[in-house]
Amino acid sequence: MTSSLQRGAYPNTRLRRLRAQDFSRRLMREHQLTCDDLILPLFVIEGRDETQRVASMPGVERLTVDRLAKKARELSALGIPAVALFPVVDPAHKSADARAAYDADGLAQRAVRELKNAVPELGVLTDVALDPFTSHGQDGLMDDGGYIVNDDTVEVLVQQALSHAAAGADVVAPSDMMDGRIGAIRDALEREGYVNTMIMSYAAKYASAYYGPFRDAVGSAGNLKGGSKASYQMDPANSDEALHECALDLQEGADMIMVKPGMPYLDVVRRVKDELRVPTFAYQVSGEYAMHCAAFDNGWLAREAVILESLLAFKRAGADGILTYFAEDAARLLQAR
Ligand SMILES: NCc1[nH]cc(CCC(=O)O)c1CC(=O)O
Ligand SMILES: [Mg+2]
Repeated sequence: MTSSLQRGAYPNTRLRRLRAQDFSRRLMREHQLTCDDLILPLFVIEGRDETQRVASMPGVERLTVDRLAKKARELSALGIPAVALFPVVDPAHKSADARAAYDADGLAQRAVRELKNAVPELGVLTDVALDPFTSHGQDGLMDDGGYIVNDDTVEVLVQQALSHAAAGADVVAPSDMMDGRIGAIRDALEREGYVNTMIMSYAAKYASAYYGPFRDAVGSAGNLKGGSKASYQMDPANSDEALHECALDLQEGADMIMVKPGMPYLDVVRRVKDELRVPTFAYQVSGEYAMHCAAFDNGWLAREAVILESLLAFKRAGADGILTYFAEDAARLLQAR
């Protein structure tokens, strides 16, 4: 057989032939974005019957626990498989030892129970990290010198993950970047009988400036006071290291791995998928959401088309799914097609 390359190019090969009609464009399409790819991050607040806006994330709302059931039914009807929960913790419940993180009756734990009770088939992921619970806004415990200590933090993360599993979380998602926490959490889950609780590891999580609006949304920006997370989150200059991180977390028992942020790190998603061939997720983070919205609101970018194009890029890079604040918009657009 003669390949098109051997036969030479134009005019034998006209790539535009395949693009001339909609039917052939559809047949040639290599990647598809579907509702099955979407995970919606949800912010929960204390109180009753209340919804709050997030200034730096237009369209994103923080909900009280009693409003989650209705939300869950809407998301499920839209075909969204899962949500990722983030509690906005009252400053009075923050402490140096982050003990509120594993309170069986904490906000996250109550939110999980409410969601699983309302719509059992909607998957619930929880964030395992201490930043909403520490008085300083760092993801772990701090020593006198301001260093985030690894092993003591891991012990608290294990308690937190167990409390989420006990509340009914389907997936615990450690986003803290301590070394060894996946293995410790996996051992504890096995020991306590939560053998089917999944772990999605934020394995390649970068010390990124794109998390700013999220820190506003959960109210940790003020505590952090410009403090850096560079002693545990990855250096944006590295990608070999991302493979090392992901390989370790898989060895320790992660079921799925995540790369975060998303669009600026699609090269990392591709490398991880190519080299490790495991379920790989990416997080289109708050800063990516905010900058898209700013352009939409100024009329500089076409909202609907750009939302779908931005998410399709993740599929092309090899992601199996995407955590995105656009999940509901995208699901509506995909359903309407
Ligand atoms: N453990 C904290 C956490 N979990 C998810 C995000 C960011 C999500 C986003 O920006 O959308 C962060 C912020 C951080 O690491 O400072
Ligand atoms: Mg690691």
